[in-house]
Amino acid sequence: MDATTPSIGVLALQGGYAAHAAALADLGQPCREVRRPQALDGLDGLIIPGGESTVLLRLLESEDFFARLCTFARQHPVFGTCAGAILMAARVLDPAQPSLGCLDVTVRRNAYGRQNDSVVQTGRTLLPGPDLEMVFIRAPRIESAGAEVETLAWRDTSPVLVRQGSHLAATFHPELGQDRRVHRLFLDMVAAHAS
Ligand SMILES: NC(=O)CC[C@H](N)C(=O)O
Repeated sequence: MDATTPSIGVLALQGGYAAHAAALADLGQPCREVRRPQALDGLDGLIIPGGESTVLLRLLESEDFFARLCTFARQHPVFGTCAGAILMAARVLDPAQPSLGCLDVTVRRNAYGRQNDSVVQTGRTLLPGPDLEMVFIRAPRIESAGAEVETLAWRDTSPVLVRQGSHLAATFHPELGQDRRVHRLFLDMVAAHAS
């Protein structure tokens, strides 16, 4: 790791953090597993993985972790997938629950229904290259997004990959596929934020 390698953290309290670490390793990017708020210090960016947002919220109750994460997210690039996207959203439905509020979207949890709990689907994207293959697992749906939010990929007509400034969120799991374009984008956002 040289002086120009950014310091990336992956919130490692619960859920799919190991797959994100592996996706970053594919890109030659090391990461720090974040299990306590002190581990946020010195990071240039953070990934919040999928899992179960209610469990994540409970685990964030200790040591003022939630408040420290809010402060970090206001000042640094953050990429959330699925439960991570729910945590980033300004508004959460079904049911309403606390969130970091760093992304101006409304998300509805588990919005695709039981038959469709998990599905792999290909969708249109503005990322350079072919359509994106997207793995959805009990995914939330982005019901509305503020004017500052840019949609970068869609499932049918719903936004599934969105960016607002240095915040990126996916309702699917790019870490579980082979395509590294979404993680590459996040690393580019971290580099742009640092410069
Ligand atoms: N794969 C996921 O992260 C699912 C998210 C989960 N349904 C939640 O509400 O937190």
